[in-house]
Amino acid sequence: MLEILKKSLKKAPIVKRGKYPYFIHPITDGVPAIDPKLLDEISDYIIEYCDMNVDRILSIEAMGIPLATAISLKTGIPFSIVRKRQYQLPGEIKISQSTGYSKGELYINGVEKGNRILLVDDVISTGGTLRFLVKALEEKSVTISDIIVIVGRGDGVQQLAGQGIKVKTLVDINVSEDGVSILEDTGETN
Ligand SMILES: O=P(O)(O)OC[C@H]1O[C@H](OP(=O)(O)OP(=O)(O)O)[C@H](O)[C@@H]1O
Ligand SMILES: Nc1nc2[nH]cnc2c(=O)[nH]1
Repeated sequence: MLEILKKSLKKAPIVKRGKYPYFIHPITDGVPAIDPKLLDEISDYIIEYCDMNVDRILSIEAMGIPLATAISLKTGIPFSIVRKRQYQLPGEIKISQSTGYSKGELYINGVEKGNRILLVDDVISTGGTLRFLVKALEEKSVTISDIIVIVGRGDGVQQLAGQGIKVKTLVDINVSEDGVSILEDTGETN
């Protein structure tokens, strides 16, 4: 299961961003090209294993966009993107984003109080991005049916579980300067 994803992750090159070993993969970077068969495999899996009884798919710029697009096309469910750009629309929510290698702001638009959403992202590492996002959505009384992330690395999933936030991953990996290895059967949905 998820053989195209696992095979491609094992080939992912590593670059250093400061001290952080950063893997590069089509799903997390759009580099090299995204094979439609990979996107097909991933979106089929998500649709089968997640609660799709939702009003909206919500994902995060940039690399949540192809995932949300693929799921939306297969299900007919509309999607919104949490952007790195401010729009100053009424009700816009600003949150901080902090990853292992960057800091910035994210802006939530396009979800309403009482909406039921599926939250999708490409990778979780420290869990910082999802922690702030989930808190902001809960404060807005948005119901999250599932949080699904393609690749889990680091202890982000465990950190969030300790705070009562359940994140499902398709594949969990270990990243070192030498490359990516797959941690078999540790993903929440595996
Ligand atoms: O668990 P964390 O440590 O918070 O890291 C995860 C975040 O890192 C990536 O975002 P990035 O800002 O690199 O966005 P991109 O999609 O534009 O590459 C990814 O899309 C997650 O949102
Ligand atoms: N592509 C990519 N995105 C990330 N987001 C958090 N960590 C990583 C990483 O190692 N690679």
